[in-house]
Amino acid sequence: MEHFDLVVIGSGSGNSLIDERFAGLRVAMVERGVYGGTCLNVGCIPTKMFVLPADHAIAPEQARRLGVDQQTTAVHFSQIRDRIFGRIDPISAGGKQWREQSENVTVFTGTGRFVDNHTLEIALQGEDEPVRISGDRFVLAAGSRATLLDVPGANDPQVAPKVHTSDTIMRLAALPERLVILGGGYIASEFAHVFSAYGSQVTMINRSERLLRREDEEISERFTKIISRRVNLQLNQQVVRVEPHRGDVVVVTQDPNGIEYSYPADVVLVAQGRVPNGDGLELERAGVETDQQGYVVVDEQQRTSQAHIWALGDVSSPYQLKHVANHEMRVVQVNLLAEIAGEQATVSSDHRFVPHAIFTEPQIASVGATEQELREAGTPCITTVQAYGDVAYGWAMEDADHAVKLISDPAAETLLGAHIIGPQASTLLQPLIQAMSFGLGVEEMARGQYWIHPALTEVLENALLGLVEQRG
Ligand SMILES: Cc1cc2nc3c(=O)[nH]c(=O)nc-3n(C[C@H](O)[C@H](O)[C@H](O)COP(=O)(O)OP(=O)(O)OC[C@H]3O[C@@H](n4cnc5c(N)ncnc54)[C@H](O)[C@@H]3O)c2cc1C
Ligand SMILES: NC(=O)c1ccc[n+]([C@@H]2O[C@H](COP(=O)([O-])OP(=O)(O)OC[C@H]3O[C@@H](n4cnc5c(N)ncnc54)[C@H](O)[C@@H]3O)[C@@H](O)[C@H]2O)c1
Repeated sequence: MEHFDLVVIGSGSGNSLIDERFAGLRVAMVERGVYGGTCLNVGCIPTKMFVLPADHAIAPEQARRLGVDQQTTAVHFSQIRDRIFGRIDPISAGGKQWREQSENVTVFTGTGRFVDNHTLEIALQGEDEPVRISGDRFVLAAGSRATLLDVPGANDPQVAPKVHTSDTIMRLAALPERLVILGGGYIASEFAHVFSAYGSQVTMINRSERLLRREDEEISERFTKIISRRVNLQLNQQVVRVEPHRGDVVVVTQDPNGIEYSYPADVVLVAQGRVPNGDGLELERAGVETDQQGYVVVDEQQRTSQAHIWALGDVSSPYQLKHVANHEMRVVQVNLLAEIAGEQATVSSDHRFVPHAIFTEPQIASVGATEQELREAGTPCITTVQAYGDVAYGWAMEDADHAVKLISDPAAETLLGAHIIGPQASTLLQPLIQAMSFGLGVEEMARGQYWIHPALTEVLENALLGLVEQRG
């Protein structure tokens, strides 16, 4: 049995872990799917490359408000798709090739599962017999996978090929005429924008009364209203079955009164969350604990219940975000190197202010607590909602929909949460993340620097001043 100093399972953020500092060690990289993981191949990167053309496609609607008539005459779906994957696929293939050529790393293409806490069995692709390897240390970076549709009819051979997840929807042969999206979270919201902008008739089916329910209510309510202008939005409906019908799929739903509705589709996108991949690793045989939702349990230093096994990213992190996976990867990297050098692991992950952005239209970005979370926890707070339309750049935009919501303690000393819906939300949020991360006070941030006039960032300045004015 081949022995390694380090075995890494998963080539997403796990691949970035192995840098030149590991050159003196024998490392195994085990990957069953496309090299480079979710973000590169089927996640953040291609989705955002689909979003930007969508933003351009709907630009005429926004221009019309400003007195400019322009027209989107065509969206070339297959060209966009081929351009995106023509760029991404070679990066993945090149990354794998580069790893395979490295002297100290052996790439195993196959599915790994534990035999015991130092032994991994790998079902190699294209081989009848699995191999076993042993390791002194392991890093679990096995990510998460899309939840599949689990209703009657989903496995019908006429239906199944038309039901997609985010893994496959971006590689469709042609733009669907009618797309039904199941779910109301990140993926549903981003693809609703993309496909409706490209010209598909999009129906979104959500089981509750608001989309993006984990966002602050102010944001979630605004988004639900705004997107309903562009898609056929069906709220408070649960999918009960899917059926074939003359070459199409019909999604059948039920409302809380038991009334059934039917939505015909060429393509169905299931976007109902992602589950961690720990279950496929037979972690119980290695003595690695998981929680009730299946996430690998880690301590602050990313160590699992087995001292020599570490975990990072979606397999252990309910945030399910790439910047979190990368942050945790750097923590594991430093701690591993310290231990290998005979020193103590000392670095902890910092999950105090984890931001996220949803690249739908309008963009949404958020960091810290929502108002509901604070109220439920009984934490006193004050809030302010600053409309884009009330600052000079917002006048130029003739903006009516978008806003920044800030939350602080009652004395307006510290920001507790920041939530933005509107153009450039993901960029506008960054100074607020910085303020929270480095403990910059609300008034100090508002008054202690110049704000470029009349830039859109004045919406942040005014929001901060809104808190200062209200302080008790
Ligand atoms: C459509 C979509 C859009 C997204 N957009 C964003 C975004 O804009 N911003 C953001 O921050 N995040 C985004 N995310 C989330 C982000 O992609 C993930 O949080 C991140 O990629 C997780 O990285 P990871 O290294 O933990 O796992 P992954 O990148 O998923 O890597 C895990 C790897 O492990 C492999 N693996 C699993 N089990 C085994 C096994 N038993 N044996 C061998 N190999 C195995 C898998 O094949 C996979 O390649 C998006 C996700 C999706 C699906
Ligand atoms: N921009 C980004 O950062 C980005 C983009 C895409 C995905 N992601 C990551 O990927 C993860 C997965 O995305 P997602 O949109 O699939 O998950 P999500 O958790 O954001 O949303 C899941 C949606 O499915 C619904 N749902 C869940 N189970 C259901 C059921 N049984 N019946 C009906 N509805 C159900 C939920 O109510 C919710 O609306 C996200 O949580 C996020 O962390 C991030």
